[in-house]
Amino acid sequence: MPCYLACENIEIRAGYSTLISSFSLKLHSEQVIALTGPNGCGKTSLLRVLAGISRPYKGKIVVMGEELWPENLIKNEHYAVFLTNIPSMLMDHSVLWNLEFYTETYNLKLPLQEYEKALAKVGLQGREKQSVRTLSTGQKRRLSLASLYLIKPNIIFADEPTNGLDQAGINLCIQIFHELSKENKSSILIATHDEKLIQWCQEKIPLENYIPKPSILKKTVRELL
Ligand SMILES: Nc1ncnc2c1ncn2[C@@H]1O[C@H](COP(=O)(O)OP(=O)(O)OP(=O)(O)O)[C@@H](O)[C@H]1O
Repeated sequence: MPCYLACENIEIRAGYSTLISSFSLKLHSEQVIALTGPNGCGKTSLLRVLAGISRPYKGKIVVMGEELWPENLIKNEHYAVFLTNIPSMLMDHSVLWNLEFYTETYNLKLPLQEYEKALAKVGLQGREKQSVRTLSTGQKRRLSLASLYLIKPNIIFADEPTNGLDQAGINLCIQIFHELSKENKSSILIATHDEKLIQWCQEKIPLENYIPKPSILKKTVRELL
């Protein structure tokens, strides 16, 4: 199975403090991994770094065979989709408009039936003309999931993808991820607190293991003060 993403010795900082250190990973096609850990431990920060949105303080990231930093050399920048923890959409535009707009950023111009099919798969059939502002939280989440059916990326970075979804929505999310990993050979990296989703993943990486321990020097100074 091809390796879509490999990272070595990643260190991420927020201001002067180190969030994550010595993190390494190999993500192959069809592989589904959950990143877990308490609030604020750095799951979103790590996903953003691996997706090339922000830069690590240290370490090497190779995506689709190309190094991500210092210079992003990836020719096909449409290899990945990042599902943000709060779906970002243009609220006063319609469901269909948002979906078309998003896929066009991937240079995809698809026939109307493809959009309708994707919307039907996530339970939003008949809502093409509805303004996104009037969708519920879970429906907005479903709309962001519909884009995966159209873009079919190699890698999906999903930040808390089941937030706001009911049980049927959580099952749907798992079904979509399952279909994409099997049929499209997508690899999926998910930051989540959702036990059901974690159980479904093939592997779980607890990020607590990568939070640096306070150094002996700092501890001694603290004890002296
Ligand atoms: N741009 C930033 N500047 C300074 N600190 C930041 C920045 N982004 C994140 N942080 C800090 O980094 C830490 C990790 O945040 P992050 O969002 O990665 O955590 P998380 O594990 O995804 O949390 P949650 O489970 O609550 O979603 C937090 O303490 C946060 O305040």
